[in-house]
Amino acid sequence: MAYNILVINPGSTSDDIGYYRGDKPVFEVTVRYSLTDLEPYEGKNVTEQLPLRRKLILDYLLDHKVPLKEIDAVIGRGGFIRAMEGGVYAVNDQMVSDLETGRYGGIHPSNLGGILAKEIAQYAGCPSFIANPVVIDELQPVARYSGMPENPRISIFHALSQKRVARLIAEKMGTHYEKVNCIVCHGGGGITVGAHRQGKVVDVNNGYEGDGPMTPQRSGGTPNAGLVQMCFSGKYTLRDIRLKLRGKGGLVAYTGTSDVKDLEEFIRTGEKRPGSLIHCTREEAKLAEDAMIYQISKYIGSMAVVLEGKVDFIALTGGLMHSKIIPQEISRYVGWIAPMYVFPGSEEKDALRDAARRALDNPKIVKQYS
Ligand SMILES: Nc1ncnc2c1ncn2[C@@H]1O[C@H](COP(=O)(O)OP(=O)(O)O)[C@@H](O)[C@H]1O
Ligand SMILES: CCCC(=O)OP(=O)(O)O
Repeated sequence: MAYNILVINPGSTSDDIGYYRGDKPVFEVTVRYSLTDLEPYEGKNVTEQLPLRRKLILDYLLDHKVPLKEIDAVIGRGGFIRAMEGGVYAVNDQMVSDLETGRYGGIHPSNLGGILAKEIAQYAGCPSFIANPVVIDELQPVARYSGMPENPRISIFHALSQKRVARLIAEKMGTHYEKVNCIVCHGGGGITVGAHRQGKVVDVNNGYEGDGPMTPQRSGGTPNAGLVQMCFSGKYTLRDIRLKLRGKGGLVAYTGTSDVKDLEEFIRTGEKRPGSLIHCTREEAKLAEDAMIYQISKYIGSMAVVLEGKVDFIALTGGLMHSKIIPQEISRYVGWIAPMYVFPGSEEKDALRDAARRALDNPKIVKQYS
């Protein structure tokens, strides 16, 4: 059956939204937010951003003359809720409360996906869902060890994107996601690299405030001793340190910007566009980007070890893979491990739309959150 489905995918630096009548997209947009747009929300609960992100969606629906009452389902990207297995979940009050309070350790914009889906579905009088939220946990036992029992490694990653892309490639290869071993890197505001063994993500970095490569706006893993010293130096508040981990760490700390397109234009031409936030030289900008690529590649290499060298393919996805430099350079480092496929941007909207269709077709697959 042809359903009318609204898809809401909030990211740390963008909102991806789409409305579909059957297979036909009525609109599909990615709205990017600059550092300046998001500055007023720094260090605050992500729910402060609800009015900004809600207005964007309602304006698009209005501009495209979509009557709310025709919507059959609203589906959002799921954020920080209790760690769970993959699948489609109905958004209920318990989930909204967990997303709003960040009780499960995170106040990432993806939390807004479920909250906005429920709100808009209530106006429309239809069901709301989330699918494959960032907290899916399929880590193998050895991957949980950090060396500090009180501080285990945990699974927080671009589950929806990584699984979608891996599934698409496996199908193109004439096989199934559940039958392949692969490494998937999603590069956006956060960067995660997962080892997928026959349909399970058995190891992955925690791309929120955990470990892994530095990103356009996150530090990734840092040297322990230096970080502990900074924390107890009296120079920084808890908020300052958290902002260094997420929001103001990584490329933006070295160069002044997390806009990699802008940064690459500067590296290429030596010219800063009017209003650019870049505060470094061209050489420093290039070295910082090279370092991020080097760290991503090292992480991909380590996941090949997790899979004991049995890697059917490597996949790169996310906004960063639009770059003319990043996928090419990663391929230079790790292309020898396995064939590499690049899916620039996000497959997440399609993944969400298809999940909502499956849920409407077969309500039995919809899981209940508690
Ligand atoms: N054409 C491009 N070239 C290089 N980097 C790009 C390009 N387009 C987007 N990016 C970068 O991708 C990152 C955002 O990726 P995205 O997946 O949209 O992030 P998120 O979903 O985390 O908000 C930003 O650093 C942005 O500058
Ligand atoms: C790793 C959690 C999800 C995440 O970081 O998403 P963004 O890259 O969109 O911030």
